Amino acid sequence: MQVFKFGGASVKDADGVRNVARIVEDYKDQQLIIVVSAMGKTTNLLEEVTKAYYNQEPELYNLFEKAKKFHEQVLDELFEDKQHSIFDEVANLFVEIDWIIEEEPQDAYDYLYDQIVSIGELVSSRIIEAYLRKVDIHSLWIDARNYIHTDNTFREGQVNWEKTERSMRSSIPALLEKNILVTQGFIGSTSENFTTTLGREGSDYTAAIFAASLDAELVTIWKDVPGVLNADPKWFDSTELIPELSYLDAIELTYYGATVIHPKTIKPLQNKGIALAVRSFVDTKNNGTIIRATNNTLPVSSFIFKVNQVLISILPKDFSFIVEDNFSHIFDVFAKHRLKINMMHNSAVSFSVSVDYDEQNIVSLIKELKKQYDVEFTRDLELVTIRYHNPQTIERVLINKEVIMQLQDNYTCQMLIRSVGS
Ligand SMILES: Nc1ncnc2c1ncn2[C@@H]1O[C@H](COP(=O)(O)OP(=O)(O)O)[C@@H](O)[C@H]1O
Ligand SMILES: N[C@@H](CC(=O)OP(=O)(O)O)C(=O)O
Repeated sequence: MQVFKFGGASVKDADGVRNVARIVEDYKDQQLIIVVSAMGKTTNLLEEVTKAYYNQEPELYNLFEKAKKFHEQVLDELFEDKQHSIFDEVANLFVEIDWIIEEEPQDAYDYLYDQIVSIGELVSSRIIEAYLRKVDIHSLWIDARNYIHTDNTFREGQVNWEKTERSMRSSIPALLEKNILVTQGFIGSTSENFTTTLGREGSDYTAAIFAASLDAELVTIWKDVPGVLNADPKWFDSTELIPELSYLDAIELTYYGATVIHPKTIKPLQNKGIALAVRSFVDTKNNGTIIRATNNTLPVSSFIFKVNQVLISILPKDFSFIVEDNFSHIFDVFAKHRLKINMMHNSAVSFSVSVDYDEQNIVSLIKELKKQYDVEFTRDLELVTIRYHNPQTIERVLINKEVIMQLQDNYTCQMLIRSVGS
């Protein structure tokens, strides 16, 4: 059995859905689970809908209309028969948002977020499955929420692996005998059947959960890039494809922020010895990258850039040393404000971290920290991580930049930098 994952970029419009069907056509007689994300930028749009609803902003209805129109247009292009049941199925899913937004918000933001944003994956999976059936591929839509069981941490559901594996193993193998299964990435449900999401970009992780629970032979993530490259082509001109990658290097690259794969994806696959292929949905003849158990190290230095970084320096008010008690308190405060630390460094009298800029969370974090510490912060920084660095690669990223903070071991060099003169 294999698992395919198609992300938002691969199904950003009707042509994307047709392309998915073309790819799947070659595998239609095999056992296959297809995990899909919301189409294009739908998740961002539904996030805006949630915010507008929560803050009772007037744009709410325009934003929601935009999401519906986008999907209606895709449906129109894909299905000539306007009586096809998919039109009603999609409309009914959006009605679930209607029901939420017709009342004033009473529930917590994170809970509402999951109930609204998850509709993106529910809609896309319905459309894709219906289209596969239309082109004579035996497929069946399944609801990932019946299989992926999480705790009640809305927006970052923690998977109950035992329960999830039990649910999947009890019914999915029989379904796979006759059909290709299409399901949603990114979503799960609590023991009370409330929808949760697994964290942004979590559909890769969903693919790994299905694969690990069902002992798949291979997971393939179909992307708009030829595979894993030694840098994000959005930031780097001359990138190189990495044909083979060890689980460890893949974990390290994604941990430091290589957004090509969600960081939680690799470990469950490594535990079961399942290989992960990253391939282009455009150039389907090429093998892309294969991530598996190998002793080979990365053939080239790899670069990971994170822009919009904020350096937060925390100093005890009495200039005493930062001790373990302070650390546990500081980490708790970061976790509470949902800020993930990208880099950290401590000295005798201060503790400094770099986090992604998120105005709302940072303001509330600093307010809380200031009760106990002096806090300084600097914005507009970039974080660059080089895996398998050497003096030339470090020099290359430092052109017109100055280093604010640097950490280095034999394999990895992390530098928080800013443009000279800024
Ligand atoms: N090392 C890397 N190799 C390849 N792509 C990368 C790398 N780091 C970041 N990316 C980015 O990941 C993008 C693909 O991931 P993503 O946009 O999340 O796709 P999807 O939403 O379809 O899953 C690429 O377009 C590329 O800009
Ligand atoms: N749609 C969700 C989940 C996801 O993984 O999407 P993508 O595969 O397009 O990165 C998100 O955008 O966060």
